Amino acid sequence: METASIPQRAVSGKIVQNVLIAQCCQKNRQFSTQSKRDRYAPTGRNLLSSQGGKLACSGISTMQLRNLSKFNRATVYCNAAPSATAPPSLEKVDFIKLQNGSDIRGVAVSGVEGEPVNLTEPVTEAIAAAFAAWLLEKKKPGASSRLRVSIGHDSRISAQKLQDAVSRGLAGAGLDVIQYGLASTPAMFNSTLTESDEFLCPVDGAIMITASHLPYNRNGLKFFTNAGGLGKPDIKDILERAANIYNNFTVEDLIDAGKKASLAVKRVDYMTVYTSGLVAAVRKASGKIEKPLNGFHIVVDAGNGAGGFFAGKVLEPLGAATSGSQFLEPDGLFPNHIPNPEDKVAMKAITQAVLDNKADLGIIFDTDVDRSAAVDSTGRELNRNCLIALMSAIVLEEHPGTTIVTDSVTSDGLTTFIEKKLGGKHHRFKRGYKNVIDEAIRLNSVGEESHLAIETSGHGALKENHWLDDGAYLMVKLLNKLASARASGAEGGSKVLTDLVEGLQEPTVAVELRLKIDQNHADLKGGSFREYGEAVLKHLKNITDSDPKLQKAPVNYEGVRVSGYGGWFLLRLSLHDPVLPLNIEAPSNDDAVKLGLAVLAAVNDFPALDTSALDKFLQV
Ligand SMILES: O=P(O)(O)OC[C@H]1O[C@H](O)[C@H](O)[C@@H](O)[C@@H]1O
Repeated sequence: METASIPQRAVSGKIVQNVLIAQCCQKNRQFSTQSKRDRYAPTGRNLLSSQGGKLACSGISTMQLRNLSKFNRATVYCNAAPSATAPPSLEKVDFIKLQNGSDIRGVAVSGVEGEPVNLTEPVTEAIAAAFAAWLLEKKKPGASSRLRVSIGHDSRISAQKLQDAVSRGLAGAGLDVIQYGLASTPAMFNSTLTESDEFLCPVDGAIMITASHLPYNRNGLKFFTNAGGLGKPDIKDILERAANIYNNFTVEDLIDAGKKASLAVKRVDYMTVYTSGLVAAVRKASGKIEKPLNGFHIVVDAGNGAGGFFAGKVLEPLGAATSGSQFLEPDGLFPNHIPNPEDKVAMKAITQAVLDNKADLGIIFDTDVDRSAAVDSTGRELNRNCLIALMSAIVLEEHPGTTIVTDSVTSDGLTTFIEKKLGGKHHRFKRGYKNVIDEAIRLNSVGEESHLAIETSGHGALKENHWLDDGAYLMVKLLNKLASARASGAEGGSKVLTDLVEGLQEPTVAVELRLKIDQNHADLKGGSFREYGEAVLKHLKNITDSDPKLQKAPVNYEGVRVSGYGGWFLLRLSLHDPVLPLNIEAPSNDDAVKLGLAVLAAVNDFPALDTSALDKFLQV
């Protein structure tokens, strides 16, 4: 296949450079079989073209990484390129195991005991090549045109080497590659929709390299086209193709891909386009005021993920003061807290920042900015059910009566709030942001109007924003409220937001306990953990059906959801893990314990289920 540079359309200074991509083969490769050795053997010399003084991290211990991080964080983040020393394993790889719902996730950095690297550079390159093949089939470009794909990444230390591998996989398949560098997941989807020759948009496909809030040694891939994020069947298809490609890699292919990548890759500062869209949205909502957030003090906590841009590129141009914002600088070792708005430590950190700085509002993102939460000026956390209530209030003002689609672990109090106070309809569906978004799209297609799909995890998507799952856009909707309140002369910091959730009943006790299924236990009798989990749920259903103190939820889409003792519980199968997550909400600890005991009575009959988390909860 011919190598070609980027098509000759209007190309401006926004394209940073033609990036020299590291070629993929390297010496010291490990060969598992003679035939593999034959295919790869000629790589006696190091074919890696360097990206200039990179720091090789792979193979060094966690402790060393920590120390490096302490003394030279920026260097570790910016330059970490384990590819220079890591011998990528060409052992047999179970590609299907890399599927995590509609994402791909794996271990990309060595050093954690019991977690061998399975998202190596060759594996990643094969996956990117498989995505290219999938995309070529979908888009069927004419003979004279080439597809182009954008690549972004979060702050993980393996980002650079995986970006290089993805670039080679795409370029080797004859696609044009546009690297955005540090980016957010929603920005990547957005790049499939943006119309701009200057920024080489729209792209035909986009890839985000991220493992969301998972530990530093993990990484993963998310894929988008202008139709949205790829779903589970597409990911399975891509992984099957990737396994094939990987098994047939030849050294010539790899060298060729490296050469093509050095010609077919451009860099573009796309985050500027994306953030200016967010800024424009707030200005529009305020009635075209240039700095509608003048006088507001808003602190951001990016948890050292990719969301630091929100302070300098969104809030400040809108006039807000952002002093006291924290952990804005990317650091893939996440030394301060897990970037996750569901995490208690993370929420405590942003709450403290709001209080210490006497700020009007706090905003927190997960690593790749598809999830978010806020904190009001009194330190009240606007996350989980409360964030859904707030977003529902905003959306229902704009679209009275609309249906709000949420995940399954939302509270009964939220239903009452949406339906009785706001006059909307609460459609409590399944866990999983893609499930929730797809359900809202489906409802609209069958004539039921829905404008918001949102999870307690902080994932949320609006119809007005192309059902793009975007934590930053959720926060923009809150900023719109502040800006328009200010424009109409209202004072009072974030009170306009807090007032919107007045009347939401929040439980005194809310816990999530994760009960693990031991997949090697004899009680599984050779069956899968899913089958075992289903059996547990069936048994629980039978027991609760015959308990007069418990009432089955009238509408429920997953697991067993039951009300009783003034509260409720839901036991369901995890989307991805051999785990049965148990959510309990109740007005008191005693009531929560009664609900927990009802579950324990049923699950005790299943020895492969580790109930220690529940036992512990019941003892306190
Ligand atoms: O089913 P669980 O193990 O609780 O995981 C559920 C979560 O999985 C992933 O992280 C998805 O991105 C989330 O949308 C979902 O809520």
